[in-house]
Amino acid sequence: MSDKRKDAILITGVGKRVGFVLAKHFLAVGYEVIGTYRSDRSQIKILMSAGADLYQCDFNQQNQVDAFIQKIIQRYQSLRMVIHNASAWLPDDCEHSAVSVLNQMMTVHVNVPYQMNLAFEALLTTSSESVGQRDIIHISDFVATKGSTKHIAYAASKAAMDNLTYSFAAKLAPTTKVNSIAPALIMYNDEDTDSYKLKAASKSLMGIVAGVDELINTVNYVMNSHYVTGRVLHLDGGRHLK
Ligand SMILES: NC(=O)C1=CN([C@@H]2O[C@H](COP(=O)(O)OP(=O)(O)OC[C@H]3O[C@@H](n4cnc5c(N)ncnc54)[C@H](OP(=O)(O)O)[C@@H]3O)[C@@H](O)[C@H]2O)C=CC1
Ligand SMILES: Nc1nc2c(c(=O)[nH]1)N=C([C@H](O)[C@@H](O)CO)CN2
Repeated sequence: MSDKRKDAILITGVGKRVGFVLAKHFLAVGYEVIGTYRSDRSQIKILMSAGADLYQCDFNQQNQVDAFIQKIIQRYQSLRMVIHNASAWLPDDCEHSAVSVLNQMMTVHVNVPYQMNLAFEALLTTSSESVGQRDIIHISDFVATKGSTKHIAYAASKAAMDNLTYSFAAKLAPTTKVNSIAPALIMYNDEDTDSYKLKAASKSLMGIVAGVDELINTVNYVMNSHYVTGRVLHLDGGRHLK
């Protein structure tokens, strides 16, 4: 009898902010949670104490990605869902060279999700689950559809991430649904000034910051659907109409 664990939810980038809140939520409602993190911080200890199975993994280090994937395949018989949340919001004028910025953006938003989706296909489709009972969710971004003048590489990589949604939705149907959730503004950063916050919120028709609960509600909607797949679900407060 296999002693492998079953039906966990794998979330990447759980060390802070959205990923941390997502991991806490799914632990609180009773799921086993697997998480990746890059930097060690107090949130990691909080999640571990709550029972999360966490792995330190810098997606820019391929050997660490390879090791993580092998550990999950060895330890888990099946997965309920994979949420590709890990991300770096690098501006084009940061300290890195252009080639490094684009490589880092494509690595974290496309290369590693691609590798994980292929490697974990069997874990997502092991049992004879009925239609649509498994999910892959790519956390994308509104700017994937309109571009960005200051985060060109970031936006392009998120657009490529949405294309992963289309391909893997066709490849993994009907057991596994694959969707993107594309927010515009979920939560501010600590360094955001009041004027920035006002400007950012005013870019949408709703004029507010969405909050992580909006994203959790959308993840739950996708999990409960037997039919929605291959789609980008926009959480942008009507920004596309402003
Ligand atoms: N916040 C917002 O308003 C919006 C967010 N989004 C998307 O939502 C998701 C969550 O956003 P948010 O919580 O703000 O993101 P953050 O940038 O605050 O956190 C991203 C997480 O990903 C991890 N990460 C970054 N690079 C790597 C890497 N190379 N290897 C492994 N892990 C890495 C970070 O680790 P570390 O702790 O080491 O930094 C961090 O834990 C992201 O995909 C983001 O693009 C989209 C639109 C708006
Ligand atoms: N990985 C991240 N991606 C994004 C972040 C972030 O903090 N980390 N923040 C945003 C902004 O909220 C932007 O949507 C509005 O200014 C976008 N992506």
